[in-house]
This record gives sequence, structure tokens and C-alpha cells, in this order.
Amino acid sequence: MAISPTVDAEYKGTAQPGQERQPTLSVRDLVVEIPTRRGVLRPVDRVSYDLAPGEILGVVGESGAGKSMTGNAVIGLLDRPAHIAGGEILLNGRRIDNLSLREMRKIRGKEIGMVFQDPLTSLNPLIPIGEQLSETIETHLNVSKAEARKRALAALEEVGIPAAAERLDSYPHEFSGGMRQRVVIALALCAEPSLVIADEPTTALDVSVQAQIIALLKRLCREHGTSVILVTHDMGVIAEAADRVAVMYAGKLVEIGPVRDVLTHPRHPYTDGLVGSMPANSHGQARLRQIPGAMPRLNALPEGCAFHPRCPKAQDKCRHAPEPELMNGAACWFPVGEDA
Ligand SMILES: Nc1ncnc2c1ncn2[C@@H]1O[C@H](COP(=O)(O)OP(=O)(O)OP(=O)(O)O)[C@@H](O)[C@H]1O
Repeated sequence: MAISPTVDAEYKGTAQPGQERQPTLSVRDLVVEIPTRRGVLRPVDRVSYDLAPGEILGVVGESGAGKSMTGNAVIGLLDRPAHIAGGEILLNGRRIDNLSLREMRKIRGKEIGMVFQDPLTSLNPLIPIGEQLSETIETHLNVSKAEARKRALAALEEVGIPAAAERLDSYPHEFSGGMRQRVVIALALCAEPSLVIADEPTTALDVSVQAQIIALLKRLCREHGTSVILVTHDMGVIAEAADRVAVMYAGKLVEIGPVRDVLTHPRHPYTDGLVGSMPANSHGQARLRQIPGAMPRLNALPEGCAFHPRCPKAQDKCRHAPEPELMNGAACWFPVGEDA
């Protein structure tokens, strides 16, 4: 049975009748467009998903798939000329895709926390970190200066900054990359947002600290009941941290499902390729199969399914029929494991 891409089957499927919780975030048929001299590009093309309270959704795909654009659309930080050209974004049931810049600014920090690849983009280099934290807390939680400073210290302790009381007056450059990202996580969570968007939060860090930062993000969001969109090109990070995974290819959502199902039984051949190119873990055999070819440019998408030129299962239908919608979690005419 074909499932409309506007209905996220996995989310609806887990709720019992009458017990459906309002999703923290609903992205409905989201379209982001970029007008160019050679036509209009669609880096995000009718993407839909729901994010349940406390859920961690990993968004994965190769560079240029549209992962960051989707996240940036949610937080109202698309760089012009990219803009939302269709669909809806609801945060706790309230539409946020049509808010003014001023209203959106109030939501960022308070209702949506952000963790980017480079911690320095989130931190002001000229202000001690304790002050940055307490200012955010004071503004968003309406508490006194003294109370905000107390909570800033608690936030730093929570993210594992050693001797936190002495570090309140340190500047961002006085921390290592990993410690700085811990501070950013404290900043993202200090106003108790219901959603955190973490875009490649560990990509710029030493491999040795990447796992610690992912574990920290996961633990804190679990403890606070915060939902997370975790954008990454790394399936290993998804396996480590996410509850569900959304796979993007050339602006489209091509597969979505619980992480364990998608990793053990990927249905879209692109997901299968991504899983096959993961380095082996301690239980697996060496895999590291690369997907041949490269993702097409948005101004040169092939006819039919955008993945067909790289797909080992491609048939005539894939080359000519309109791109398939999500069916049982995968947008593919001939999913892996189902004989044509
Ligand atoms: N101003 C622009 N003009 C034309 N194309 C653009 C512009 N900005 C972004 N794009 C294209 O939009 C697409 C989506 O980019 P996006 O950053 O969301 O991808 P991504 O999956 O997050 O990749 P990465 O991991 O490299 O950040 C890319 O193909 C990119 O080249």
C-alpha cells in the first residue's frame, strides 16, 4: 500500500489509538527553492516527517543531499536566496514557517537549541562563556541575574567541564574543540528547548572526542526529554545515537524508519549503499563498499528516480516513471529484499 509522503507511518504506527502524542516537530511537504539564472533549484523537495517528544531523528546522506537546508528551514536560517516555497513546519502544534524574523528569533534559543559543526559559530569570542550562558538563561527563562549564574554553572557541570566554577570567566578560545562543543551543548540546552538541531556536531572534532560528544548529546537530551534532529553524513553516528533515521538523496527523503531496522534491512538501494560503506564495527566484517558515481547536481537531475544512474537494481521504470513516493518507508520501485 502506498503511504502518502505527508504521513509518517513509523511515527503514527507506534502510537496506540487515543494515545497519540502531539509531535514536537512536524515537517509537512517542505519545499526549499533557490532561484538561479538557469532556473529554480529544489534542494529540499517535499520532505515530510514527524519527530516525537524525546526522539532523536538522524538525517543522513552525502554532501549536498539537502540535510542542512532542511534543518536550516526549521530554524528559519536559510541563506538568501534559498527560501521556503511550500509545505508547513509545526513546532508543538504551532506553525513556525511563516513567522516574522523577530518572532523566529524568539523561538531560536528558547524553543529550539542549535549545535553546529563549528562551536565558534555559536559562541561570541569576546564574552566569557559563563556570561553567554547566564545571559541566555536570564533572557529565556526570566530569572534573576544571580539565579542565571547559578544555573549557568550547573549547565557547565552537567556537560562535564572540569572545574566549571573557575571556567565561568574563561573565553571560548581558552577551551579545546571538544570542550568548546560541550559549552555549545550547554548553551543549546540551557533554556530547556523542546527541540535541538545538531548539524554535524562532531565533524570538526578529533576522532577521539567525537564519540564522547555524541554520547553526551544523547544522554542530556534523553534526561531533558528533548527531541533532536541530528544531521550527519556518518552512518556510524546514526547507529550510535538516533532512534530513527531519515535518508536524503538529491533533496528528497528516500527512506525513513527505526535505526535498527534500516541498518539491518535497508530497503532503498541508496541506504543499502550507505550501510555497506560503513566501516566494520566490532561485530561486523569489513564492508567499506563504496557507492559508485556521485550525486547529481540539482540543475542536472536525471529523469525518473534521481538515484537510478548509480543504482545496481535500476530498471526501465526507474529511468522513466516519475520518482516514486515513500512506500512502506522507502521511495523505491524495487526495494532491496523484494524481488521485482
Ligand atoms: N546559493 C546556492 N545556489 C545554488 N545551489 C545551492 C546554494 N546553496 C546551496 N545550494 C545547493 O543546495 C544543496 C543542498 O545543500 P545542503 O547544504 O543542504 O546539503 P547537505 O546535505 O547538508 O550537505 P553538506 O553535508 O555538504 O552540508 C546542495 O546541492 C548545494 O550545492
